[in-house]
Amino acid sequence: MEIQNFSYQLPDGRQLFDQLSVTFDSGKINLLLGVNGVGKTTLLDLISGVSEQRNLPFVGFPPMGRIAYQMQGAPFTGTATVSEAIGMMVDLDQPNGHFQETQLPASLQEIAHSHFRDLSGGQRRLVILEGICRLNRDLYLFDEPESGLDVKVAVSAMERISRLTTQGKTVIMTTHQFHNLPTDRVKIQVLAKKHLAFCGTPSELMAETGTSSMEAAYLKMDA
Ligand SMILES: Nc1ncnc2c1ncn2[C@@H]1O[C@H](COP(=O)(O)OP(=O)(O)OP(=O)(O)O)[C@@H](O)[C@H]1O
Repeated sequence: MEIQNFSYQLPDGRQLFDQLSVTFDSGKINLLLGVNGVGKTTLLDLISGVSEQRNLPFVGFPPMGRIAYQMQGAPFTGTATVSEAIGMMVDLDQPNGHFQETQLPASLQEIAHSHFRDLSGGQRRLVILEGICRLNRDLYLFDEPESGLDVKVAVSAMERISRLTTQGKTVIMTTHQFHNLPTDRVKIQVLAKKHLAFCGTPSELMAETGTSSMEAAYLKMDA
């Protein structure tokens, strides 16, 4: 999946991307990194089709119906229970499917009958993440999926996302957190100043910057 020489202006006329080229690897977690406002969410919106644009130089992406997108925030009706919310999402792929709450991870089984409105922000995100991962799609987009999750839950969220790639699925994900990354399954894309500033594995990023951690490498990028 490739974006080729893509230039993009915001509605107010500011240029966000200038001849940007990015290649996403199949079966990997493709991490989109960059400072606030560099355009990560905008890129996910464009890839997902949420932003309706025509004639984009995007090559090899699956059609909209084969993409699952976890946007920032966790929109869902407050009166649905956790079990109903995930069941509804599963129904998108398999109407009247066979979702059973006993299939949920223990952390969600405990709150399966809680109403969405009564959940914490982090719990809501975890429920949506579980529902998204249960959709059978080719490409999964996650916008800061670990945001607001406690350390333990963030670990299981990352494991859940990583499991998609072991099933041969492709993930594109933005994040500002570098813990818990399954580094052997990750490809990094750093956006900076309207361009791609780096593309490679975590170890290549650390080697290029002469550092021994992702945080230090990222800071050295001056992205
Ligand atoms: N509809 C819009 N109209 C005008 N400007 C917009 C619109 N949507 C986004 N922007 C601007 O586009 C820029 C990129 O925003 P975007 O949300 O893609 O950044 P980001 O890299 O995801 O940031 P963050 O890390 O803070 O989530 C920002 O300057 C933002 O203000």
